[in-house]
Amino acid sequence: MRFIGITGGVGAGKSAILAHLASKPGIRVMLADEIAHDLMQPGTECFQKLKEKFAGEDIYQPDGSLDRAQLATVIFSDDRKREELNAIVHPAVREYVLQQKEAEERAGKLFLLVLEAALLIEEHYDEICDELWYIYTTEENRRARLKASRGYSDAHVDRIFASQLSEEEYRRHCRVVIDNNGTLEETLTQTEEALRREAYE
Ligand SMILES: CC(C)(COP(=O)(O)OP(=O)(O)OC[C@H]1O[C@@H](n2cnc3c(N)ncnc32)[C@H](O)[C@@H]1O)[C@@H](O)C(=O)NCCC(=O)NCCS
Ligand SMILES: Nc1ncnc2c1ncn2[C@@H]1O[C@H](COP(=O)(O)OP(=O)(O)OP(=O)(O)O)[C@@H](O)[C@H]1O
Repeated sequence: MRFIGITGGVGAGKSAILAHLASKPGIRVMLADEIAHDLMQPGTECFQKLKEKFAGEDIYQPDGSLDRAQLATVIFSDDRKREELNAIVHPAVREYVLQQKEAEERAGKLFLLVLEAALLIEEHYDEICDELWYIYTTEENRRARLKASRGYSDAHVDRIFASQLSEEEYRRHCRVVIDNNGTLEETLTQTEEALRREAYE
C-alpha cells in the first residue's frame, strides 16, 4: 500500500479529485478537515481545550457544537488564534491518521491510501506519506469559483489565501502536480495519468 498526501489552496478543486479517487476500488480517502471536525465535537478533549483557549469567543451554535462559519472568521483573521487551534487539533488529527495508516497496512486490502489536508506541508506529513500531490489552480480561478459557489467575499478569500502557502512552496514540496485550471474532465484525466505513471495501478 502506498500512502499519498494531497494538498492545495482553498477552492483548488480537491473535493472533486478526491471523490473520483474514492470511487475507485482499493483506494481509501481521508479528509483531515473532516477528521478534525469529528475530533472537535462536544465532549471530546479537543472541544474542551478549545473552550478554554477560545473563552469569550462567540463560536458556538445554539446546540453547543462549534459554529464553523464563526470559527473560520476568528481563525482566518487572527494568526495567533489559528496557531492556538492548530496546536490543539493537529496533533490529534495526526495521531488518528497514523492509527488508520497502520490499521490499513495490517488489513492489506488497499493499494492506495490518500490523505487530503490543507496543512499537509506545514504539519510535516511528508514524514509519513510516500509522496505529496499538489492541486494547482490559480488564485484568480479559485477566487472566482469560491465567490460563485460559496458566496465568499473578496475579503474572506484574501484572509484564507493569506493563511495558506504560496504556489512556489506547494510546488517545492510536491512531486506530482495536477492542474485544475481547465475543465474537471481534463483534471480527472491528469489524475488517471498520474496514477498510471506512478505505477499505483
Ligand atoms: C476553519 C473551518 C471552520 C472552516 O470551515 P469551512 O467549511 O467554512 O471552510 P472553507 O470551505 O471555507 O475552507 C477553508 C479553507 O481553509 C483550510 N483550513 C482549514 N483549517 C485551516 C487552518 N487551521 N489553517 C489554514 N487553513 C485551514 C481548509 O482546508 C480550506 O482549504 C474548518 O476548516 C475547521 O474547523 N478548521 C480547523 C480544523 C483544521 O485545522 N482543519 C484542517 C486540517 S489540515
Ligand atoms: N475544473 C473546474 N472547473 C470549474 N469549477 C471547478 C473546477 N474544479 C472545481 N470547481 C469548483 O470550484 C469550487 C471549489 O472546489 P472544491 O470545493 O472542490 O475545492 P477544495 O479544494 O475542495 O476546497 P477547500 O480547500 O475548501 O476544501 C467548487 O464549486 C467546484 O465545483
